[in-house]
Amino acid sequence: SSVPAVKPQSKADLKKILNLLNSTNIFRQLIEPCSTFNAAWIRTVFHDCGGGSVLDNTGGLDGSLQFELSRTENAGLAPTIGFFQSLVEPGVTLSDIIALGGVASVAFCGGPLIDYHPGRVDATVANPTGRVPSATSNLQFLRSLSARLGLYPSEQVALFQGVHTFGGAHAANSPEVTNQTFQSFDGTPTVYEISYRRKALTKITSNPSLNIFKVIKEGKSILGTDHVSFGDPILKGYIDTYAHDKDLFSKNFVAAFTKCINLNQNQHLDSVILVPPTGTAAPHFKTADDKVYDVSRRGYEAPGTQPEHDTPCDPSSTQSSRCSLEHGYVETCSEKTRTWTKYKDTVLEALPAGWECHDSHKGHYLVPPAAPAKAYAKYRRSESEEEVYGEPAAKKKRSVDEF
Ligand code: HEM
Repeated sequence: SSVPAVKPQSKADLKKILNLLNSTNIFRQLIEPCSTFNAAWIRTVFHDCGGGSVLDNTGGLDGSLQFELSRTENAGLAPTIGFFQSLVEPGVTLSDIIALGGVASVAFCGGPLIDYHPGRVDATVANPTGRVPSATSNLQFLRSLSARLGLYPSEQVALFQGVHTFGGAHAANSPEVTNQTFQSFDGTPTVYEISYRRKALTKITSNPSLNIFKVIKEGKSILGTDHVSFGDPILKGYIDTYAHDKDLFSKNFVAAFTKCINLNQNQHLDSVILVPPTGTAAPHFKTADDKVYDVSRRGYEAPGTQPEHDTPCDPSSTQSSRCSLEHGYVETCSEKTRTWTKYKDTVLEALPAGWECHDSHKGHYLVPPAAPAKAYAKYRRSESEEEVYGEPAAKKKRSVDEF
């Protein structure tokens, strides 16, 4: 029998996914109007796709970030992942949520619209280590990262430099970059672009420019990677150009961002169907080792939970984050010190009263107060596969073996 190596998952349910963008949905409310969440979610996209490579077809935008929260470079991303995990349900993968969070966050901050195709398959293990850059990565590292993501130099600059028009650095996440609680990269962390014209009327009277590139050109960036990029003649050329050509920047930014959100997923987009074992109404999936797991609740049942807050914690566990004993905090298992490190749960704080933090083998996830999301409630009550999968009758009977 041919069981797919990648865990089969439900066919992407576009309706459920787009429901996240409903103006009444908390998902959308967190990022419109543009807030600090937009930057955090855009960063989340990169820290997931950045572990992938088109050169060897490993990793990608695959939700593996949930197993990588203990890595130093991912400090501060646990609250976002915990929230996103609470939205996972049949037809809605973590990776599709991460990608949607990214494109929607860009759009709601005044950035360009980026095509979004659902259907990503979630990874069941972490991506290789050592692929996501730090602020002190050298040019050679940036080049190889760029090659892994399949970016041209023009796209590399648009993405690695230009994206920092959003957000900034936090001492809690990046002590090597800033000692401030929050330090914006370009002075306008929730704005896609700002022109010279608006910032300094006297200097430039035409050609709106992107603020972040001005910061880099003036040598004022807080990221070492911006300085080394500006020192490279080819990359400098793009930094200079984008500072005066927002249309070209936007075009290449969209191209690069698209490569990141689709990384190693193109062959799956909107093409993966979850097939329940014959005779069960409850959704299950079979893994490569032929175990059948129940997915009738959010998250998946599998071993791997770290039971205690004791030290040392196990950074290689599938549970790299957990709820803190202190309300409003989450902890990640630091790969360096092998201890639980506490972070303020900014997402939990922003959600309406009643949300709770729960632990699972895939890390902590945030649970809504009383009734879960509408689509999910319907799904739980359902006895029929028809309702669960929304598939025509003929398709319902197919088994895992056919794939
Ligand atoms: C050379 C590559 C890159 C380096 C060295 C880098 C480094 C950093 C660092 C050190 C931070 C501060 C994190 C914190 O302290 O909270 C940061 C923030 C951020 N990064 Fe990057 N980054 C790179 C590429 C990217 C890419 C490709 C994206 C998105 C596609 C991205 C999106 C962001 C965003 C939006 C923030 C702001 C987060 C916030 O304000 O919460 N970065 N980056």
